[in-house]
Amino acid sequence: MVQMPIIALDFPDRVYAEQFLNKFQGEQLFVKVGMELFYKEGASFINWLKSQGHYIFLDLKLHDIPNTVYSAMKVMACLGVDMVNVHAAGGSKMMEYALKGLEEGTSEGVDRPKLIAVTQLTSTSEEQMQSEQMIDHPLKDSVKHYAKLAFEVGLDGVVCSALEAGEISEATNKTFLKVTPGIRMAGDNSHDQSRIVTPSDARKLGSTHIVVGRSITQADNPLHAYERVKFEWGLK
Ligand SMILES: O=C(O)c1cc(=O)[nH]c(=O)n1[C@@H]1O[C@H](COP(=O)(O)O)[C@@H](O)[C@H]1O
Repeated sequence: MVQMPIIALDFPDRVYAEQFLNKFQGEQLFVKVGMELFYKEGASFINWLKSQGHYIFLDLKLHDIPNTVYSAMKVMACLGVDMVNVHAAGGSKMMEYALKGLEEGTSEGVDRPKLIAVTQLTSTSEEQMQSEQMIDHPLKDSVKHYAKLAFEVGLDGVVCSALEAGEISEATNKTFLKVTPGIRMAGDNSHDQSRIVTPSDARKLGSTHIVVGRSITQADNPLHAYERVKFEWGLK
């Protein structure tokens, strides 16, 4: 799986998204399409991104009963994206069904999209998790627990903060994907994120992929910001 930074295309519609992508002069990117853009533009935008040669993480964070997630994943597999996700809090049976749906929906000869599970959102702090989710453990333990569940079910990896990547590697293995949002350059605004890490620290801590949104999409010069993130992440 390519290791370029994943750019979160958090835009209201394809006009904004295409204006943004035009700044990259045809460079092949790894982009993330989330709920906002997908609910607005649907599969046709995914097809267009594919026709432009971009790698795609379709971030819809499924979380429902196992059968519903199974059926949704079967349909999502037809989109031919590279990565999709669920919430680990849906449970191991839901994750198992998600994987089954994805496998059954993927055409022969085509690579199945990677399936990863969100552990604890990077916007969640330990205090919030303990008081609101009533989890009486350190946040790291909750993240590690969800990662182990996802690993045992056969998922390809998790979404977590880079702060937890090392412990997840120890509890699973090095190739298990640690896709880490909450990435900020030193001194940048953290916005609604709680567990933030710089691109270079994410590399040192063991992230396999970083997800970067506003630090690039809202920069005065997005191309320059992307180059800086890539450089810090260790890619030219
Ligand atoms: O699944 C995700 O992509 C995700 C999980 C998570 O725990 N935290 C998180 O921020 N994200 C996504 O990653 C992106 C981060 O955006 P920025 O905070 O602008 O860099 C957003 O599109 C979020 O939806």
